[in-house]
Amino acid sequence: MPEAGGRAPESAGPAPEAVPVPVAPDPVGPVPVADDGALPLPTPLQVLRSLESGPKGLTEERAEERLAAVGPNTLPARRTPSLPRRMARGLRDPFTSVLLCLGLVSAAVTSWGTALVILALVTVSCAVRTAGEHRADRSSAALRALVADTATVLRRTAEGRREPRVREVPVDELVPGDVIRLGPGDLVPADVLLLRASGLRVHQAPLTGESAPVAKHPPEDAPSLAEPGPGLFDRPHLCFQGSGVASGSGTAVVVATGADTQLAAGQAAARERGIGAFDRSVYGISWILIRFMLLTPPLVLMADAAFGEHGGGTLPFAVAVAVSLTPEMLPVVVTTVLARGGVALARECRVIVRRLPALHDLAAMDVLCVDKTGTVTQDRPVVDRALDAYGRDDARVLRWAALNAAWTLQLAELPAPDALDEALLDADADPCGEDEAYEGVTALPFDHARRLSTAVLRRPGVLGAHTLVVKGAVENVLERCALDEDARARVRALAARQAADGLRVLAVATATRTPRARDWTPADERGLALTGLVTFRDALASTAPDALHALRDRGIAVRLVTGDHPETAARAWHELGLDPRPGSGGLLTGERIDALSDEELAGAVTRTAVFARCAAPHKARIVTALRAAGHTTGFLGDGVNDLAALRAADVGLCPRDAVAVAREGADVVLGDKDLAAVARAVDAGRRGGVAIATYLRVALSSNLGNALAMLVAVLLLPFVPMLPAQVLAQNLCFDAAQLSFAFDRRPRAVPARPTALDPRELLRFLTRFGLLNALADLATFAVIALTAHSAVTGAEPEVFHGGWFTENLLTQGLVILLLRGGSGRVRGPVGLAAAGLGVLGVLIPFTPLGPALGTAPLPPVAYALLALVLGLYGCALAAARARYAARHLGGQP
Ligand SMILES: Nc1ncnc2c1ncn2[C@@H]1O[C@H](COP(=O)(O)OP(=O)(O)OP(=O)(O)O)[C@@H](O)[C@H]1O
Ligand SMILES: [Mg+2]
Repeated sequence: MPEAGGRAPESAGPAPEAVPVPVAPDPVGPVPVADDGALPLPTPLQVLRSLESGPKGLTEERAEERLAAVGPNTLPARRTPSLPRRMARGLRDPFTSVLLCLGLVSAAVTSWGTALVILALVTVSCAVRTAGEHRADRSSAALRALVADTATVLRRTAEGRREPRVREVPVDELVPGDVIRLGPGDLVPADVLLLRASGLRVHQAPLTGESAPVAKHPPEDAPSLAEPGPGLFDRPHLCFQGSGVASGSGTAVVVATGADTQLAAGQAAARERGIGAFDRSVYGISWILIRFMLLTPPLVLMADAAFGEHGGGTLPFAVAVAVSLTPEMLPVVVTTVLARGGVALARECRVIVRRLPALHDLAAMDVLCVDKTGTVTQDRPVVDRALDAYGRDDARVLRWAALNAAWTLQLAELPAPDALDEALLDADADPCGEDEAYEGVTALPFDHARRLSTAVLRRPGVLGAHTLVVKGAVENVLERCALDEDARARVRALAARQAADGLRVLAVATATRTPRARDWTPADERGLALTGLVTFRDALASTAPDALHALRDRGIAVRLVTGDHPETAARAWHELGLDPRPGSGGLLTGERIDALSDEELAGAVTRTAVFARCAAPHKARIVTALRAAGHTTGFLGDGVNDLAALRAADVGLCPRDAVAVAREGADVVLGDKDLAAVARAVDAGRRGGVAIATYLRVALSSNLGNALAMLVAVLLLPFVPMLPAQVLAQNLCFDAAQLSFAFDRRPRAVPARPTALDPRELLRFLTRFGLLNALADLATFAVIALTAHSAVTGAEPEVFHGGWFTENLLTQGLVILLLRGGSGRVRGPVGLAAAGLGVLGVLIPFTPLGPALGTAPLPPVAYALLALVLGLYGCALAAARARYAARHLGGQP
């Protein structure tokens, strides 16, 4: 045992980038894992010993004690922030900042009332939003348990027992000293030191931002440990929490958990995904509005200076106008709508939305790419036949394939066999039985890029010969076989015929080699002799055809993107009953995609329905090309080879039993195997989208109308057209009423086509309806002028204020009712809000609050005329709305 290199880190001095000293309770000392490179480092065995563990893991009791001592393996960053911190975070959105600036301006000109109201607005919006987020967080925490991750760990039941049990434990229960197994698609659950590995490559993107997977292997000997790479994350023998296994497998000892991992230490700031389509459009709209707001006060002041002198009251008024333009409830409505959508989806369809804005992207999605295996198929393949190179049944082919599966599983210490290997083992229960007594030497497990797996075997007693058994995708095996062109073509045609029947096909080949001292590598997989083909049946998931049709009916085009044989893919597509070939593109293979430039691919993807023999980079390129072609693209996949595409898509979806890295990378996790949930999630997204768009339309068009009318009034009147207190009181009423959209009962009709928040469309809408709103205000001015028995200029300011206040609240009620969209009677919160506004608008001028706001009631006849104006306005609004919907919204509600 090479002990000599062992040094405790205390004596090595503080290392600049050392793995933080774990965590193991006394008497376990600090774990010497790395140092500054000048001193030799400990061997894995020493590390195991210092953690009071061994190659066979901890005992259950020891693990339990240690868990109690060091605490669960959870990231502190995942803990929910405190209430004050949340409130403070709420202040960071642009509207709140602008409001606060306006508040400061008001305070500076000692307009205390305005400043106070602004403060109230900010507090209310922050509080409602924080409460909404809190509720959403609580329910999603409960849901996260549904998709909680587990790790494969080796534990012994008692000190005396030698053989460990391999079992799955929740990731939070891992402790330093645990020996774990890593397989393709696993998330590395803690910081670990590798003891053994085979073909292991991990994605460290969450830690280093580097997208290509890096090779990891255990320190073969002490000197290699003493040669640290340039950075901690470059060390080949350490894997870090948050990375994902791209291929291969490994066995490792946990050295740091919970707050002691590099991820938690913040040395690797977890990289967030860039902002999505939804955030971009909300930000776009926000900035347009903020420019409006900032322009308003100078405009009002200029108009005032040029045309009228209203004395010192103008600046507070100008500030109040700017405040009234702000849709300050936008962040609240967005958060609440999305959170409610997410909670409802989880409850009703068991769909977990991990990133709430993804709901909007789901609503906007017009293309969904799905991978085949495990998504549209059941992923329970069963061996159908084993054929020799001429197509005759040959049981030996199955035996070789099963030997390969059994030994790769065992030698590579994979946590579990993949579906094809499992089918082979089921079909040939005892491949290592008496008559075929082979022993495993080493294995090169399957990886998606090679599409092969290899086991190196030997016969006990037979010296001087090792047998390579290779199985994998037909093309990949054939290109490594020593065959003439005719034979190759014949086997390819045989495989294509099998695939065209909807079967999955693997080729099996062998080679005899002389034993050797150095490692076997993929470069040795050549000059093989073809043994034959094994075919598998993997039935379509029964719900898949209906679910995909439901998506097509919602205006979402479906694309099949798979690693499988082109004929198998084409057959699956056919069985799904979707349009055989949209456009002329037909089917594209990964090889053809490689030959296309990005521009050519963007053209080709829109015409192609089925993509076959796609590796992970192809899948990601297809998604990127679809997005470049202007499609909001979703990707539904479950494998480690789908991760890049899940991340590249606007919205990534995966089934619940997807591999851990896919679940981590996806925005939406389907709780059940049923694909129909996707359509339901799309509907929920679209409903939420309608609610948010409605809020924006209502709030912005009436705010804009009011601001326009105020500008005109400043020009016409010798007095300030509205006291700041009135502007703000009115604004508070609007805000409260508009909040009801967040709680709106569902509009009955869900949009039949993809919907997205489009800033340009919104701008068009709000200029039209804003102008209409301003017209109603001007008509009201005329009514007041006529009925107050003097020219407008001679009207009592209080009567004018009162009349306009009443009209404003009533028109707002009308706008809420008529622009709400959707069919069905208005009931529930929206109806109540509209009615409430009307009542307040009419009554307040009569109450003691009236004089406080500078308002007084109108003469009775004015109310009759006002009713007329409102009736006309309502008709015009309904007509304009219907016309607009027909023209610009494609008849959508
Ligand atoms: N365990 C395995 N051993 C050998 N070859 C395999 C194994 N699993 C898959 N293959 C081969 O590799 C090919 C590609 O597999 P990959 O996992 O990349 O895609 P897939 O799972 O077939 O398709 P999808 O993308 O729809 O999930 C398979 O079609 C099969 O021929
Ligand atoms: Mg797959």
